[in-house]
Amino acid sequence: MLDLTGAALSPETWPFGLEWLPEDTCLVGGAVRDGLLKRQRDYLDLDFVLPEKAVETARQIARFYQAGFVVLDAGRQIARVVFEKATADFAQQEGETLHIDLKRRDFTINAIAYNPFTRRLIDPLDGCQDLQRQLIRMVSAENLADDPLRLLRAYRQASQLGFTLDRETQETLIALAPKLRQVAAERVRMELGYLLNLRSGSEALERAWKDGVLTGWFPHTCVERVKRVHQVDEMVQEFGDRWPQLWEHFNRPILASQPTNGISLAKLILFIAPEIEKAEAELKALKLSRAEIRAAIAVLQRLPDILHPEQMSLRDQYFFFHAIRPIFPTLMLLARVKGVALEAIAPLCDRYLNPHDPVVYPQPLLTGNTLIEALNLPKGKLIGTLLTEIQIAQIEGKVTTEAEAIAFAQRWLKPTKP
Ligand SMILES: Nc1ccn([C@@H]2O[C@H](COP(=O)(O)OP(=O)(O)OP(=O)(O)O)[C@@H](O)[C@H]2O)c(=O)n1
Repeated sequence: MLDLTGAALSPETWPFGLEWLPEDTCLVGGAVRDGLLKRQRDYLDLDFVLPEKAVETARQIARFYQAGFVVLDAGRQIARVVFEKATADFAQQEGETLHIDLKRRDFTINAIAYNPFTRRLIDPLDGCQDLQRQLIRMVSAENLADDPLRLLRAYRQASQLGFTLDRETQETLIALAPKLRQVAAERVRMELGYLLNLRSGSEALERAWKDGVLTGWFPHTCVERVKRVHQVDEMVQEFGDRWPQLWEHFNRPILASQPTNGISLAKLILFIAPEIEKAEAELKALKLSRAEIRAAIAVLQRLPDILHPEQMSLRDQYFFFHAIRPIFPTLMLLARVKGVALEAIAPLCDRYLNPHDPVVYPQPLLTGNTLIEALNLPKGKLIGTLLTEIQIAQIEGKVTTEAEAIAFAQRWLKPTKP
């Protein structure tokens, strides 16, 4: 049974006092939905609808509580107040009444309002019933067509909440599918990012692709590749069971400040074209950061190397790790998805996880300057080549001290001397 005891529905948990809100202000959207479902969220995300003075109210609250303040949309009168542990958006009601506002939203479960003064729900679209039935039901086909990002939101919220798509809604999603291509790339990328990062998101991604919602953005993948997305999760589990330290590596962002991690990158690769040029164009169209595109392309380029790990010499492994260390977890996952045996990859994983492994984390025996001085060499590219050759000799156990390294360099240079 639904009740009003969820955290977001208790004004006592809000970061400001109720007296700041004009009467008739209502909480709406995800906070009401999650409050009714008693979903715990680390960060409170509150959306309020006000009949008037939305921006003014937000400004006053921000000033009093010394919180961050930004006008998100001056025309539609929407402002945001950012507290330490919560964000509150204040929006002018769309249309003459709250009912009209609610009827312009995406899904019935997101179209429930809560009046904190009367402590009552306003639910003209029977969202509570759908919450109980665990159904994602559209408010109307027109609303989905008005903002086609909602198509992708349907799959994401179904996956996040463990809900089912209502049949008529799914038919509408299929009918409107091509419209997702018209949505701004930044919005699609953000929503797609949620799905790629969600543990339960693989099934929804597969469903969305089969329903045609993602085909506009990823026209070159195929059903066989998309079907493998959920295998990535299985492989994460398999690797994690054997090497518990790998969990952290899989979940670590590929680049600081970017949400893409080893797992979501592996899933993304299964959606983009296998050909480098086409893949790059797709990722650019989605406006991924340059660093993310570089990482994805490096995975595509290096994947063939890892398909026969038993054929990699120490020298190959050195160059391999040198080039791909940050994307190694993704390559491992995709190698397994492509059928490479776990035992064949195991030696590479052991190396990767050993911080003292000389192949993955080489510790040079000497610097370029030492080499220049000892052998009286000119600065230039040759020094880099020599350092690499010394490094490989060290990995192969041929040199273990600085003196041996210098002697090795001397021998290496000899055949090239007249
Ligand atoms: N494209 C969108 C985005 C949002 N909304 C409405 O605005 C509310 C708040 O949006 P947002 O905070 O983006 O999403 P939530 O539903 O709150 O949930 P989540 O944080 O999981 O995205 C939604 O519940 C929904 O009523 C909508 O109708 N169409």
